[in-house]
Amino acid sequence: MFTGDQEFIPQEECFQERGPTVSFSNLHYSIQETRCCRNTGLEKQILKDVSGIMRPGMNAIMGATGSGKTSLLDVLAGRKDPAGLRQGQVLVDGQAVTSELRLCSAYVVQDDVLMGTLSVRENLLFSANLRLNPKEFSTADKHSRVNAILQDLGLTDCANTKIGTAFLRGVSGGERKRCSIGMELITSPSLLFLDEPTTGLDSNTANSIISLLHNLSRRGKTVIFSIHQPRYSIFRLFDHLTLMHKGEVVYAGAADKALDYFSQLGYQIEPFNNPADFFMDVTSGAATSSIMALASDISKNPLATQYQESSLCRSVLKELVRINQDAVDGPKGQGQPDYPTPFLYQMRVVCGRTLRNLLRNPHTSYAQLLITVIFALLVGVVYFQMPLTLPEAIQNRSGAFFFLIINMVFANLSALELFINERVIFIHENSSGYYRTSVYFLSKIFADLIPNRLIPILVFSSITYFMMGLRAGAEPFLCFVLTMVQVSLAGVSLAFFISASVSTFAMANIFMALPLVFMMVFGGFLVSLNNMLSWLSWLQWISIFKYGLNAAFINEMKGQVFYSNRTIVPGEVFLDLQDLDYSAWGFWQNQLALFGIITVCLLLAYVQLRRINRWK
Ligand SMILES: Nc1ncnc2c1ncn2[C@@H]1O[C@H](COP(=O)(O)OP(=O)(O)OP(=O)(O)O)[C@@H](O)[C@H]1O
Repeated sequence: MFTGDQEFIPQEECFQERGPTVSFSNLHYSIQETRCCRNTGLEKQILKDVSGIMRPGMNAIMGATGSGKTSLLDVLAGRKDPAGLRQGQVLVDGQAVTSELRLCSAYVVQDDVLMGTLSVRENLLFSANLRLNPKEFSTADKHSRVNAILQDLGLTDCANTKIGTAFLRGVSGGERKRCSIGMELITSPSLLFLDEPTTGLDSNTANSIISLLHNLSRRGKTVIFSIHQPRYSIFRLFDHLTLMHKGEVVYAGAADKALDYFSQLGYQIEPFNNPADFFMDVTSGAATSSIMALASDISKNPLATQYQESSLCRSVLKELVRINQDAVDGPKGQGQPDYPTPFLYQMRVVCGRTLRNLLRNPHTSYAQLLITVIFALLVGVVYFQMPLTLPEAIQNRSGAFFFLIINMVFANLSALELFINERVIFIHENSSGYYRTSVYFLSKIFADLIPNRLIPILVFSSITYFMMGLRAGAEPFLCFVLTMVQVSLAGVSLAFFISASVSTFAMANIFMALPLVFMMVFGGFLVSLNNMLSWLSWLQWISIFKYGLNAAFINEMKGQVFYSNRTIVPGEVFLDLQDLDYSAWGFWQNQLALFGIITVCLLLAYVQLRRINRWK
């Protein structure tokens, strides 16, 4: 059997400063199984009685796919939903940590979460601006820290190259990954978590990433990462190895002693085989032991049982008892993170990035404006200088307004992508303490509303109003513009609400189409609201179309005169026929209702953004 103290002992002399020691004992983590979006009531255990100690240095978590590497990393980093933690605790330097650990450690996620339209330097500066306290770090300090990180990560040559998007070729995969790591190194964290930092990279790039982490660990940082099949040159840089199999630990100790441990269990590595591949063979059953019997009870994991009975495990547990006895409660957070930067400062930085992103990716804005102009000209030509003679005067105006209102609402479907496109980035940045949810929400709203919504509506209203020959005068024109703006904003805010509530564009389309169809049907144009089924009549009160049409009609008909065989017919006659209140309040109550819809939808969008599940 494996004997002796093979635990990894860090070489203190090569560390400049000591990172924290992460200890975890008896972790049991379960998730509720769901079927067809319903909780089945059954639980799936994904971590079973996992214990260990990770000290400053390179701490690798290895295992086959689905063995629980990422889950363990996430539990240690405080990123996994605490509701699933059935038992056990995680201590950092002997202090019980809450989810606040998320803010004082760094976590590099597997998928890069960088703004593709910004350069490497701009992304790093964004992180520096939001995560370094402006009272302690001047702008020059932040720039010099970014320069130092660019230098350290070997990113100087591509510092001004854009990260890249689906339409824009940017930096290479390795440079992206290094930039992701750099985003987290800005705060000089002493504890760094990385989820599979080498996945998707070629072996040389993977090597350079791990060498970089190794250098950081030699400067005193505690680096904890999950990794798949590392090559030997990578494996030999590990100080501590935790090998997982089906949610259990089958080895935790010094990486260079793992081979001895398994050889004492009767597993022999073939000459020239990579130890990391050999460990995978051992856990998967591809390698057989000459002395270990097959488990008679298949529910038992013989390797995990062996490990639990080993002196290695016993010494870890003994030390954990000592650490847990001295454990003290860590600082309790208020639930909300303490941001290093104030609200207005965050607004400035986040709005700046959103605006820059918009300017460098202007396709949506150009397309929106172009389509608006084409559509306005089309409507203007179709309803060019509408006559005042009856009956075509009323017929044309009814058709034109219906057409305009529908266009105002449906032309804004592009707003659906607002919170979907950057959902992953937002979750990562917000849960890492970059900025408040409200800052992100307001910056996105302003950056979308002004260039993509307000400017096109003003252009659209000006073209159509004068081409169609609607009621002359500054006041009716301004009221018409206001109506179009409010109708459009009501449609946009509904789209924002849906965009903040779902994670895919397809779902967003479905959820958007349904209320719009109902609102249109009950808008008063397609079905006479008086004859409607009474139990559905309440729908008219939330119809953007109804309020928009009413306001547009009142604005045009009130004070207008029509001609029928030399008879003068005032526009108010038609408003009376439709039972529309054309007093000043009658007009403004429609505007108020539209404003109410906008406010409620925006509030709901904000609430939904706050409710997005940040746990992994
Ligand atoms: N939130 C979750 N919901 C459902 N299942 C989950 C969740 N988190 C983890 N699991 C399950 O737990 C098991 C372990 O997952 P985990 O991602 O930790 O494995 P892994 O070793 O990191 O795998 P991989 O290398 O493929 O990423 C898997 O079977 C996974 O499906």
